[in-house]
Amino acid sequence: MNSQIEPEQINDQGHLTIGGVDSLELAAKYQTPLVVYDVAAIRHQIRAFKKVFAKNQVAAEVSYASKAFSAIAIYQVVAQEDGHIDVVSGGELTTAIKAHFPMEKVSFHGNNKSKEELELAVQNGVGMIIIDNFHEIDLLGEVLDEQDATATVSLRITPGIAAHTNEYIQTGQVDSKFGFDLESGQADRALEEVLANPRLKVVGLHAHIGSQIFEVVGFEGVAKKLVDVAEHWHEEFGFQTRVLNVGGGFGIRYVQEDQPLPPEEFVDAIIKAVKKEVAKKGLSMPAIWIEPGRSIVGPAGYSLYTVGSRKDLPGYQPFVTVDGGMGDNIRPALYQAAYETVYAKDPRQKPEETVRIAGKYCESGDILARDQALPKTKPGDLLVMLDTGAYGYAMASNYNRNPRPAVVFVENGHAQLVIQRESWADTCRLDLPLASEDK
Ligand SMILES: Cc1ncc(COP(=O)(O)O)c(C=O)c1O
Ligand SMILES: N[C@@H](CCCC[NH3+])C(=O)O
Repeated sequence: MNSQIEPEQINDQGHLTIGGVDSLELAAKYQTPLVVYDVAAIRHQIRAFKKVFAKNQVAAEVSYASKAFSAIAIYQVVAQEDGHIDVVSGGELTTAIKAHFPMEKVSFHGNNKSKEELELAVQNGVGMIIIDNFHEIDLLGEVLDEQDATATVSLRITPGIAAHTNEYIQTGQVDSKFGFDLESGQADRALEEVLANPRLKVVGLHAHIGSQIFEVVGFEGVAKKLVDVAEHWHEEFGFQTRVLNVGGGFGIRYVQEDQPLPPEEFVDAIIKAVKKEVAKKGLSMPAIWIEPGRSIVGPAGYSLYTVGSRKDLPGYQPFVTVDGGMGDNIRPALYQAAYETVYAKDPRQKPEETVRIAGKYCESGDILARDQALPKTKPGDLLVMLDTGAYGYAMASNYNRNPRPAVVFVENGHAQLVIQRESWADTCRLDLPLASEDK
């Protein structure tokens, strides 16, 4: 059986269960393709992060990076767990507002926030705006003048650390599009500009080196770099860094070969690195904020697909085609991301063949997974792809005018629809026909 499945996830009928609910029942009730989250796993990970900070007696916040999966229901869960969130667009912020998420616990990110987005953030009293660039300093200044308001801000710096991960998901290297560069003096200039505006209450520093990272060394490096900057800003500008935000990026296991550290160990290493550097420099200890996305929702998510057609060609791995694909999970096509799949009716059944799981989109690259060892499936069988909770539904599209799937939260044996399935009609709901020519 797939080693990511716990024995207690198999019920008396031998079926895969998620959060205590039979996956076949979920598919029958909500149809496929379907995204299912085990809410207990989400809560468990947020609590585990918080516990590491508590154990180390450090002031901290766990800010869920909601680009990994944004929905009213996930913001409600994070609020119940007393967590923070980060948002990166007016859409994510609006979703959080609709969830009645406490706005003082929201950080607003983005490398090109529009004036309208900044207005929305200021009007709603967003707790932290993470300033990314000089244009934003001016734009936010304008918005604050117009609204006669102030904002708590941090500055995002580019730490010059290239994380060991896919280059498309690196963000901390020197030529990253995000944040203020250190070496050229941009970051110092940004701090001076921010300090000169009494409407901007600057409290800290932010850096994020990338995503799906397996080693602590990059995080230790970023912790050291941020404390170096804090020391320099203290000496040069008398600025006291109160919040040191090291971003997210803790890697998860998608396939057997992935061997990440438990997410909490990354955090433990970060705390130790910050403490050591702060003590060495005689600075006062800042609060440490982290922004994990993938590690909170990734392993909690499952994609349910129904098998349809298949194609066999001698000498090639067969294609088993499912009713979803790159429209509900672009990651395999975009990053060659790998996943594991199980046969829901009997995850313990011995594999009989190794197949490619193809999606239904008109793209040769729409292969959800390769080298999947499975029993011989037939049309109508249910396959469940594991660990799809991060950047799956969040990056979903209507390509080929396929509707996006429904999303269900499952907890304590109870399932609840949290995002409705789109219909075919929904895929053209924003279209307007050409004005009649014979008017
Ligand atoms: C600024 C920032 N914070 C947090 C995250 C979350 O990263 P992850 O989902 O890998 O934890 C990202 C995404 O890479 C990010 O850009
Ligand atoms: N979307 C990426 C992660 C990038 C996160 C944004 N900074 C992924 O699926 O791995």
